[in-house]
Amino acid sequence: MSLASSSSSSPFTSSVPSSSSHAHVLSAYGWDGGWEAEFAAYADQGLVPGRVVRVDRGQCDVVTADGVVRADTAFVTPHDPLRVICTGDWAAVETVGTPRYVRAYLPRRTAFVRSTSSTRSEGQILAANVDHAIIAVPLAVELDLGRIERFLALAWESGAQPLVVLTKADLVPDPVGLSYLVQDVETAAPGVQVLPVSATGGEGVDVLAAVVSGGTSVLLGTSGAGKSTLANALLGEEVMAVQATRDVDGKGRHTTTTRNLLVLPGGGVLIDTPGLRGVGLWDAEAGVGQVFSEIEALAEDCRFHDCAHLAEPGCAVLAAIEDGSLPQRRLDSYRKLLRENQRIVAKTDARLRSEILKDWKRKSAAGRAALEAKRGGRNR
Ligand SMILES: Nc1nc2c(ncn2[C@@H]2O[C@H](COP(=O)(O)OP(=O)(O)OP(=O)(O)O)[C@@H](O)[C@H]2O)c(=O)[nH]1
Ligand SMILES: [Zn+2]
Repeated sequence: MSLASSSSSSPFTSSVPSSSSHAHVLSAYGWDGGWEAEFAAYADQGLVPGRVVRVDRGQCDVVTADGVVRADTAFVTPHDPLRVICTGDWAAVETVGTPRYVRAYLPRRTAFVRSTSSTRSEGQILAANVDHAIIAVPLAVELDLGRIERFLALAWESGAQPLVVLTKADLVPDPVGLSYLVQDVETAAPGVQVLPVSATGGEGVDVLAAVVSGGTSVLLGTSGAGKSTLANALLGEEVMAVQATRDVDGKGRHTTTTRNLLVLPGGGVLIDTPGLRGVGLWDAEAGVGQVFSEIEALAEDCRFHDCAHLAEPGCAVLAAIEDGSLPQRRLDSYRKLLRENQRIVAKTDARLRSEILKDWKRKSAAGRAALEAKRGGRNR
């Protein structure tokens, strides 16, 4: 693997003002001119920038130019779970105090959100500022295109660029057979690179390392898809192995020194937080639309604006199925994911409705009290 990390030794580094030393140290973590500009107001307040590498129990670890700082998250833990600080955020941290506080974090470029449970729908923020969502799909078992489409919807919804990695490619030694598998996945993933990789044989790992070197990545995929093995291949060491000792009673997790955000030797950052790997859909209608972009493009040509592509005359989607250019499976999968998403949104709305109702009851109770006070005043 060729390393690109020596590129920072420019002849200008010695003459730059000291404030830019932050940029120099933090660039490995993804700090760039855009973040620097957004941070200016916080710098004026004497705060320093840092990237959040993990969050737990009211505190977080933040990598700053001076190393990892343990900081209190009280100011960045609002009631809205989507606005709670998370791994990958760029934080504005105090330079003094015990504890030191994170005062704010920069607006997120992208965000991974999942639903917390099947019965009560509430978004939970999992990772911020992710550029590449690597979806690991094992070639050891039969391809499940519907599952790939679901991961893709989630990835698109986050704002990150998805990439499908077909893992364990060494298990498909026949190149023709492999190319058919790649083609199958490509039909389910318009606009997405599909890359066969073998962590054991090394094929494709260089290409993957080059892709992820330009930003922050996450690994998604079902259990056993080969994510840890892939992460190790990218890291070039057994960093993830410590996480293999699973914590059954929930007590041992914090004894490991594993961080959730790691700088890759070939450039780029890998975020690997518990819970992120096999996430479920959460209000990802736009993401679903992107996964099925060819269907949405066809629908533009349907005679009726609100065509449901069931039996309407002049339906361009049904015509494409008829002439074989659109697989029926794609349309079925599109419908299934839209339905699933609508159920989740409906549950969220129910929660919002009950919140609104509570608020309204409180207000009307206050209104009644005010009214009664007035009446009382008049009667007196
Ligand atoms: N033949 C082959 N086997 C692989 C490859 N990559 C991973 N495996 C095997 O696949 C199994 C699962 O790999 P892991 O990396 O643990 O999968 P994971 O996605 O991290 O699984 P979880 O931690 O449960 O989410 C292991 O037995 C690996 O040895 C590969 O490139 N080729
Ligand atoms: Zn139609």
